[in-house]
Amino acid sequence: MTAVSPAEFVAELRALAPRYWDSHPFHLRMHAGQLSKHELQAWAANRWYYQRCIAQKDAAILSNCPSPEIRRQWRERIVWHDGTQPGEGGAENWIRLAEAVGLTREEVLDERHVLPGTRFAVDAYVNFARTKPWVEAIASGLTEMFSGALMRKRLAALREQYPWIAEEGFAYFTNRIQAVAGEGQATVDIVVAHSLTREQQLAAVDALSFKCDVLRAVLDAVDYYSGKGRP
Ligand SMILES: O=C(O)c1cc(C(=O)O)c2c(n1)C(=O)C(=O)c1cc(C(=O)O)[nH]c1-2
Repeated sequence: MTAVSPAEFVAELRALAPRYWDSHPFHLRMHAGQLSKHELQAWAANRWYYQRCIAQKDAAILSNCPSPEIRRQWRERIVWHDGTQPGEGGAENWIRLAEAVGLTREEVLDERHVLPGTRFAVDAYVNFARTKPWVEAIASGLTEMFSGALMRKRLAALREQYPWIAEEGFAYFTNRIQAVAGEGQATVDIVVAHSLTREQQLAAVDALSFKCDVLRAVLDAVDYYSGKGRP
């Protein structure tokens, strides 16, 4: 099989957009202002498990990647999530969001609200990065091609539909929207440059498809739980 052109390859990756979690029923209800406070709490507590595993996923990619250039670029992601000192970074800002929707830091950190489906899905993502070739693991993060638009929509919807959430809670999204603008294209460039055979291109498409399943599985779990009261 011959590799397709970079433009065709990127179009194949982008064609997975309908599988992205922006169209998941839970997100649609969120954007329409239909979620209860308890449902937003279940969402924030379960998304915490995703947020806290991302740095470990990225560290797994670093450990499998022999290229200093890529590692130099990729390690910034770990710094972004963990910060450079306690009390900083994306993970910390996620906890502030959870607090803004009425959870305590303690109940977020002890993960008492994390549902089995969330745990299985997110752990599968970390294991994918640990065990697959690093280019495929990086390709699985290409949902970032789609996440900027979703986060902008979500931020606007949360501010408008849930005015009781304090503005301090939104630092995660305001910072992340900026980060994703640059990282999204940089990630596409890495995947294109290092997927030279058709087999590698198809493996990258499969990796992105897998990741769409991971994200949807998290929301399926949260959605199934919805309406059952305080998480
Ligand atoms: O809010 C979102 O909808 C959303 C989606 C995604 C994504 O598509 O994977 C990420 C994030 N946020 C995010 O904040 C984030 O840090 C992040 C890292 C990654 C990744 O796979 O490495 N995805 C995402």
